[in-house]
Amino acid sequence: MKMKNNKVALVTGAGAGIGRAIAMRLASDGFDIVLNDIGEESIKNVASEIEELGQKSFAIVADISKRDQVFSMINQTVEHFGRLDVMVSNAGIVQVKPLLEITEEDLERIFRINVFGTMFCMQAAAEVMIKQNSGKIINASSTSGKRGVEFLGHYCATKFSVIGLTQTAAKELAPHGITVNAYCPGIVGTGMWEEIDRKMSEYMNVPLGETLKNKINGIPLGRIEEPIDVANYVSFLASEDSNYMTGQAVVIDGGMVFS
Ligand SMILES: NC(=O)C1=CN([C@@H]2O[C@H](COP(=O)(O)OP(=O)(O)OC[C@H]3O[C@@H](n4cnc5c(N)ncnc54)[C@H](O)[C@@H]3O)[C@@H](O)[C@H]2O)C=CC1
Ligand SMILES: CC(=O)C(C)=O
Repeated sequence: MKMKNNKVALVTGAGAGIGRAIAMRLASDGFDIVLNDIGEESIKNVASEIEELGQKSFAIVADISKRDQVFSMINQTVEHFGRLDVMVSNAGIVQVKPLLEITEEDLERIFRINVFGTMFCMQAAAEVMIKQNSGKIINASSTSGKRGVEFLGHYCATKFSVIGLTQTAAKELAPHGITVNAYCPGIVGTGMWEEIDRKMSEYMNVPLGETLKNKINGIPLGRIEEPIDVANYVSFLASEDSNYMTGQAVVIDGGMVFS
């Protein structure tokens, strides 16, 4: 039976895909949930589902690439719930492009969201958690943060960066009772992979679905990763069972990448 734990978790990019699954899983674990995304409708829907589970929810539209919006989001969270125990910096974007075609604007856009956004979320959450002398920060990296992937050069660079930020924050924030870890999914069946498959089919001149099918064929556990596979691991990171773990970036990918 689910037990309320009187703790509050904030999940960015919670309107779809992995973020939605994390929000639902943490609600099942007894957390009250702050849902963030750039569009209102998606997080309102997830908020209703969370209320059906008997947990409180609070939806905040904010663009994580904007520092002032992130700090305002954290202030609103503390005003609403009085605390912040778990910060899941999940929101991110991908772009498929060969290295030689990546423009300055492409680099700026992807780094603004995936790296600057993660940094702002960590900074704003840490300010609150330092006052509480406790907290858990959980960042989205990827198997693309562990090794390079063709046509995903700038995306990979952002996900390597997230691991660097995670390790540094783990060391700086440990004296304040705050742990900082990352999760590294593989090939997850979300809108992000629909986009990758579509773009790869254009660049490689292969039928739609072919890239994804080939990737799935290479997964030792023999199936695509579901958002809940990631959420189950984030549930552990958000729980007291992970209290002695910090600075880690663990791969959950069905056995493709060992690190
Ligand atoms: N799908 C996959 O195979 C993998 C995904 N990841 C990472 O997991 C995270 C979630 O990925 P998915 O759920 O697959 O993506 P998705 O594209 O399905 O969902 C991402 C969500 O983030 C939101 N978002 C985008 N930009 C935002 C911004 N500036 N501010 C706030 N919200 C924003 C979107 O509106 C969307 O609801 C990302 O960081 C991604 O890089 C990592 C490894 C594999
Ligand atoms: C989307 C992603 O993180 C990949 C392809 O590794």
